Amino acid sequence: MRLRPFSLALASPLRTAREELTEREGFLVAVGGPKADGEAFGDARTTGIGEATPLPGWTESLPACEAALREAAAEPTRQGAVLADLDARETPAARHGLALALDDAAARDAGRSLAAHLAERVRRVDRSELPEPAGSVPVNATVGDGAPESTAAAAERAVEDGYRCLKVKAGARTLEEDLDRLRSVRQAVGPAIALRVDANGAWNRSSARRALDRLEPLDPAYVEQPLPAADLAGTADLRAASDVPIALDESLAERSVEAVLDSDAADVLVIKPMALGGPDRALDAALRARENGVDPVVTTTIDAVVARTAAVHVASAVPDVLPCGLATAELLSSDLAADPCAIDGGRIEVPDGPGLADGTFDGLL
Ligand SMILES: O=C(O)CCC(=O)c1ccccc1C(=O)O
Ligand SMILES: [Mg+2]
Repeated sequence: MRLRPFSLALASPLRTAREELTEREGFLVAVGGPKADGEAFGDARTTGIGEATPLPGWTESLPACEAALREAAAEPTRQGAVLADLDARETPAARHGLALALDDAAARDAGRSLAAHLAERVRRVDRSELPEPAGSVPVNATVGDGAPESTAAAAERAVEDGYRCLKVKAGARTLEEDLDRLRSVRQAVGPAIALRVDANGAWNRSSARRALDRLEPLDPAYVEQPLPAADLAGTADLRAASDVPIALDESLAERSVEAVLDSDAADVLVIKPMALGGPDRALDAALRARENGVDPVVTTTIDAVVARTAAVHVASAVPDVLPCGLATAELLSSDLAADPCAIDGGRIEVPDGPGLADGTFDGLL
């Protein structure tokens, strides 16, 4: 197993109610196959590439991720056993990095795409009904916080580019200001475009109630994380009191998938493979949500190309998935490699070669 640290700047800061995201740092992970000097770097026959890009609030810190990966890398072989030692709740990004590398290698070994490999494992273990992965997945455009004019302009550009679903950040301003922004967006794009609003946990029980009442005339497809991550009871009450659908995101980093589903607080679960500890765990969570009548939406954590491509594979394995938050490549100012997933007409293409993208990332480390 080998590691390569990386750091990528965002093209422009992504402002949310929580923070201003300006750069993404993480590690590429390689397992198996021959190194340049001929020595094997793991026990897999085929090379596999993964990525661990932590984001505090959803995952462990960068130092905690690095420590977990370096400990795993100190064991030269038997990476499957090492994977079991990486705790998906303590160090989800580190586990994501190694789990993805191992599944990329296994999928390439079997001559099928990562999506087909993940789906096949689900079928084998417990769900025989899962159909073949889709060849493309609908996506939403991600629009950060900004003034009403710039928010509406970004929304309009996205619609011109073919997006039919927009996700707009809110909660960083007063409710009146956010309503101004979102009204401008609705007016700019018309009634046929799905509009999601992500508050990133900014409101409290009474301000969230007011926000949902005032947002309802703008016909939002859902409001994401209206209340702090741990307040599942408050969110369940809010959901019962409003016709606006509710999505939960940060709550899944704070509580288990079962606890969130049991709380009846969500119409939609936002499935971030990096936060859930790997593509395998993300697909499992998405299918469990579906079984419970909750719609999964798969998104990145603004990752580099390797993890982003993995999230596209996960989404494609979810039958008839809603638009997903996977169109985040353009938020980065540069990337580690060319993007294998073209976006056209509001859909992202799923690479159909073996593994993640037929070995196109092998040269990266
Ligand atoms: O869902 C999307 O459109 C993209 C992903 C996204 O918004 C996001 C990216 C990084 C960190 C947090 C979030 C979020 O959904 O809150
Ligand atoms: Mg969110």
